[in-house]
Amino acid sequence: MTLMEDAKRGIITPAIDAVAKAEGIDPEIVRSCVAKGLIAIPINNRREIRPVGIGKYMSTKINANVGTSRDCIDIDAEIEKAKTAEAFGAHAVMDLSTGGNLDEIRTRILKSVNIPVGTVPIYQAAASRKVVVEMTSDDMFNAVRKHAEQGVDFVTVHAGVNLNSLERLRQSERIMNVVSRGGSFTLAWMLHNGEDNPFYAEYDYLLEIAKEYDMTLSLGDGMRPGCIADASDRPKFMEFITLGELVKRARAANVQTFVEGPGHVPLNEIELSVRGMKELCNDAPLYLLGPLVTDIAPGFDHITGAIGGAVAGMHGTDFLCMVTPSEHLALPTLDDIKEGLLVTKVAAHTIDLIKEGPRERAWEKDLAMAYARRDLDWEKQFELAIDGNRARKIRNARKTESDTCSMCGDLCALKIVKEAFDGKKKGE
Ligand SMILES: C[C@H]1O[C@@H](n2cnc3c(N)ncnc32)[C@H](O)[C@@H]1O
Ligand SMILES: Cc1ncc(COP(=O)(O)O)c(N)n1
Ligand code: MET
Ligand code: SF4
Ligand SMILES: [Zn+2]
Repeated sequence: MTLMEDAKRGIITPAIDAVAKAEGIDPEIVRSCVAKGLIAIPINNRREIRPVGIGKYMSTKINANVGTSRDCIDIDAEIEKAKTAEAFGAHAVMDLSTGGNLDEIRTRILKSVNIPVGTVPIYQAAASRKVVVEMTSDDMFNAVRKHAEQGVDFVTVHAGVNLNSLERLRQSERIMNVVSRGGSFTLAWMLHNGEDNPFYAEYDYLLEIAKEYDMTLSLGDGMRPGCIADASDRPKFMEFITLGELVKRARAANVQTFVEGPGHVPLNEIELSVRGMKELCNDAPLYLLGPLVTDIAPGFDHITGAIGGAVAGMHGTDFLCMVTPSEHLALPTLDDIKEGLLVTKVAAHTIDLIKEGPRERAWEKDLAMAYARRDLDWEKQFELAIDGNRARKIRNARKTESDTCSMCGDLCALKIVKEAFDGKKKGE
């Protein structure tokens, strides 16, 4: 029996209960949202981890991507990244490895963290042949099954990259065409073999495997726009339409899903993207990479992604895939992962301040910081800060004699006004 099946039957499972406790909300609400597919709790039935709720009323979650590439194969380093990501507050880790012994890396990552682990099985299917287009449909499904057997909690499947979206892509004037790695494998395979994407054509089979292991499907955004000029076009919306249909079929089969979203999108088109996706995908939880709001800031794409993520949050984002400063440039280092994660945490918190569910708890944190700042209570400020160590280091880098900070010294506005009121102000 899958978690969704239990939820539909009215059962509050231990995972549902744990999520409700962690979020501070009524387990019955979580149960009902899981039953409708509005909240996903990705846990493979072979794995014991801390359950994480993604979706309606849930605090905004963050995923950290790790893994080798063909150019950089250092398994220990990737394990270290996964562990550090968890320690720094990631709620999920994706192993996106494409180089070295993929089974070994995956097994070790699954053992190293106590949070959901996601993978992209088509990366392994493609690696099993000399050229990508030579992989067979069996290779693809076998990879999914193997990952499921190993305990992977959620898999990205680019099932919306089908003949329909391919046709829209052909007719479009896209500059970057397909920038999704899994999407590109699928597209090349379809063109070479003259057939539809097996994950789309045999989606029911995919659902069977997912159901057996209670593995969540992350419906991949293979047609995501790779540059600002390509945002909001037909290939993208065609994919959303398909993904919405696939969400419905997964729900009917009691398989949990969430939907991945784009990509590179200018600020004023983010609302259209997010609302469109939520509408077309029946309010499935939304998992966003960025969106990155400009193309010209390599080195700062953790920031372009955080800006886009925050704006997307105003319209309903549930799960942020962190972007690192090395996006578009290189495989991230451990430091890149830390930096990307912290910046993504900032974006997630700005969303929580306005999201129904986590709002009250998020406000408590900001209120506490406001009081600590007013009272010039530096230790408290460091304690409340997203990265207290960084805050302390910056304060201490400039010498200050007083209890203020070196920005204004004695001319501290807070201090001057406090003394002017002489304790006779409401709220103190
Ligand atoms: C889809 C996103 O996944 C990230 N990505 C892809 N492969 C890896 C990897 N091995 N390690 C970390 N991040 C990766 C990139 O940031 C890309 O934009
Ligand atoms: C949020 C997110 N994370 C990972 C992937 C997989 O990457 P790709 O689509 O490039 O294979 C994705 N599509 N979206
Ligand atoms: C597959 S790596 C390239 C990803 C690209 N930066 C994007 O925006 O989606
Ligand atoms: S440019 Fe770099 S990040 Fe982008 S798809 Fe190619 S290898 Fe991947
Ligand atoms: Zn990009």
